[in-house]
Amino acid sequence: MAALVELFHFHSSPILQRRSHVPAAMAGSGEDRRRRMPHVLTVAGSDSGAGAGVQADIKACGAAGAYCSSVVTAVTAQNTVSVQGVHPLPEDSVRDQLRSVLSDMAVDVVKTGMLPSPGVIKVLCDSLREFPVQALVVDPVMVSTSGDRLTSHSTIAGYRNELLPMADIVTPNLKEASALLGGMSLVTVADMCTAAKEIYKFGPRNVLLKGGDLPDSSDAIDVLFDGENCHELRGLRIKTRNTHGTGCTLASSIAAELAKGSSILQAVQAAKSYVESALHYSKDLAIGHGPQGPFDHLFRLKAHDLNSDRKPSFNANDLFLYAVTDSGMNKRWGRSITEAVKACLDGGATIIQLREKEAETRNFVEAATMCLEICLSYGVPLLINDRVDVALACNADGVHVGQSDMPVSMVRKLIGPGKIIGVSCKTPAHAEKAWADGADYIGCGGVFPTNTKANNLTVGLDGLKAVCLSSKLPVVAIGGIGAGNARSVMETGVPKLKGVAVVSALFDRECVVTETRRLRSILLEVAAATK
Ligand SMILES: Cc1ncc(COP(=O)(O)OP(=O)(O)O)c(N)n1
Ligand SMILES: Cc1ncsc1CCOP(=O)(O)O
Repeated sequence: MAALVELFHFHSSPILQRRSHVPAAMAGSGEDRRRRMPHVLTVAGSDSGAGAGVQADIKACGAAGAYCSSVVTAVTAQNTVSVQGVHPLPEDSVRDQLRSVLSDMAVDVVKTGMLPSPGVIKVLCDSLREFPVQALVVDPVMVSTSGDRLTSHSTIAGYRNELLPMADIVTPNLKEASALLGGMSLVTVADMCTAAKEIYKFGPRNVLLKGGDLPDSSDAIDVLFDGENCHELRGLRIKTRNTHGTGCTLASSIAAELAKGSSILQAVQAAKSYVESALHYSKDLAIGHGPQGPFDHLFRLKAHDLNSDRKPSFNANDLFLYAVTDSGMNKRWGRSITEAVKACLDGGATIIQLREKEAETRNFVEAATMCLEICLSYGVPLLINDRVDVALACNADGVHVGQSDMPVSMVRKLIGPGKIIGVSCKTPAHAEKAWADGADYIGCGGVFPTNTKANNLTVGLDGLKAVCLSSKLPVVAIGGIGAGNARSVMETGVPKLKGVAVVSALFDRECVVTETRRLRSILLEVAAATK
């Protein structure tokens, strides 16, 4: 398993590597041109209340744009009050289901939930040895969030001795970590790091220890130990009773992100952000009469009516190296828009925005249509600055607007729920509104002084940090950024900061490919050093 999952090990950044080759969804032999979908197989228990277990896993993967097949290990009777019954399936049935899916359906990532006996753990490990997959995510379901114990001592031993050595990441909560470690008491973040290191010794390549139950903490603090560093990942603590299934959902979302090509850290951050948004969106949801309700995994599908939709397949990691065009600059260097776009894609740009302030509408639409074709062939999204009409006309992937452009809620009504909306923000208040209005990401700047945009207030690194720390959306930094200072921007290390957006550093230069490559390698260096 270890060799097979090398792609997902912590030091690599597969999504960025894949982007420059074939888009994941189109990968396949020359003969088979059918579209592939990232595929997660969940091996877990059924939850009759559908807040957790297999049902949660399928919804979480669907929300992330991944296909989710399922092997049911047990049928539980549970609702928002408690778990009333657990009925394990025979090991032969689990083995048959595993064989059916793994032998046929090109699974990328296996995610485990409730494994009711050591026998089922053994069946699973044998199946994974027979049908290897790219990554294994283990959510060691032992104690439900409501406190009910779901597993025996011999099963815990099965986790320790058989399954964890094959896992790429294991995601215990405090009680599960304590159970794995024979009752160790976990009270502080320092205890969590110690426990994560101990669990790492059982063999998983990464340990995400979830501190949601940590006493006396206003934030939700998780720690991620990768064998070298113990990263503290802070999130918002959402006040709600609707938290049933949070653990299953987080692990499935991590699995889906891995299946899409993210690194472990990227996958964990994207999954945490998704769960946080789902909890926030569902905080007043009324399902059931018990103390712990489910939340709405698919909130993004219906958010259009409620002004807070997100593009289901928008990947925040695309903001890594954001190229924003400028017709004046490209003209000066004798390049067309399409040549400029092709060059920055060759250099490894991960998202493109056409910001053509002087273009006549007809020329703009024609150029945008050609650029979209090119971007499609690289699997890179193309956005249009300000001009919703141009974005609609050429069916671009989205629109970027500023504070004095068309309001985000109106843009959303016009372009629909499936498109990306970026919005420029200089303050935490802007960031909060961008999220509430249904934007997908924030462009924050000017971080440094720039000649590209007149009369633009510079917010500095401190302003950028303030926006990132308050933002629920991913952020890209913009303004005066280039090879000389991109490192200082990304080394701020603020969690929501996903990349840099640049104009002159790429397009006011003689060779766009060279400059894009240079900037990309700096960004990759920082990403590797901060993992
Ligand atoms: C990624 C990104 N961030 C910010 C901006 C600035 O947009 P806006 O405030 O609309 O200003 P103009 O680009 O219209 O001058 C951007 N374009 N892209
Ligand atoms: C469009 C925009 N918005 C804020 S700063 C800026 C200009 C960025 O251009 P450059 O990367 O050349 O500084």
